[in-house]
Amino acid sequence: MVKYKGKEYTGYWSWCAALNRALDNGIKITSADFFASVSKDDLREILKSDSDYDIPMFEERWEVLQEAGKVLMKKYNGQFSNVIEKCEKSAQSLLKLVVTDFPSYRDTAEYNGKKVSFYKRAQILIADIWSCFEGKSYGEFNDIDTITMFADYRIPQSLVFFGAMEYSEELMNYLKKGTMMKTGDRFEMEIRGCSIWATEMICKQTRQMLDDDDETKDTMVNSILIDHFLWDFRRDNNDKMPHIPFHRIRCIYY
Ligand SMILES: Nc1nc2c(c(CN[C@H]3C=C[C@H](O)[C@@H]3O)cn2[C@@H]2O[C@H](COP(=O)(O)O)[C@@H](O)[C@H]2O)c(=O)[nH]1
Repeated sequence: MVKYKGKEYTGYWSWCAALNRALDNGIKITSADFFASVSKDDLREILKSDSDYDIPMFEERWEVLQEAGKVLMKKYNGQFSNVIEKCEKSAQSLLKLVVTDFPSYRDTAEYNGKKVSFYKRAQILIADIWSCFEGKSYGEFNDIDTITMFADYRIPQSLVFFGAMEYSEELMNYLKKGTMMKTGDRFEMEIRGCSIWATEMICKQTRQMLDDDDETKDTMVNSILIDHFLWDFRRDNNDKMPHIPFHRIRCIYY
């Protein structure tokens, strides 16, 4: 938990609050030349929690932040905008470039002998650029609808809540035990893969419903918008989902 400007933040929002707190204090946390060589002690101070519970996976965060900073300094003159510009408004090119140049984004595992890539962080990165720039300037991509939902442990809860996805009895019992999973575990990959497919089907159905009505046919919908809705819904309605467990995992890919 992080307190910032009189408010308390948890989960993802505590990360944002810590970064805003650092920027307010004149720390260049968003500049590659700073985070390429930030010391562990400085980063620990920047991400300091205001509760008894420290940020999980601190060492790994420090490593991937430094790694990203070093790549930006070496190949992109320290500016992520140069990575975006190189992709000429193609979300798919940006996705490929990010996973090629920044190793911590290579969210890949093997399922039944086949390589499967989810690229959650790379896809949410592109989606956030698109959303923050409202599809303009750096946020303009000709193929933004090819980005799939960001497969992590929160959206599946919403998908199960709405009945778009159902867990088998075996999986439900496993999740209820709260067992810690590892990257590439069969259940983890199945939940992530089915979440992508369920969201694609919701998107298709929503598109159809919007198209059927003259008043809504020009409304935009894609998997990013559906993901955002489901993620916000889960945060706002957590108290309605105690019966829906989520898969527990600690990894750098979410
Ligand atoms: N699938 C998906 N996962 C998302 C987001 C967001 C927030 N994004 C939006 C918010 C405003 C802007 O519109 C951003 O786009 C965070 N996360 C993930 O959740 C995890 C933390 O969870 P908890 O501990 O419960 O807060 C962590 O892995 C984090 O990466 C999303 O939208 N979709």
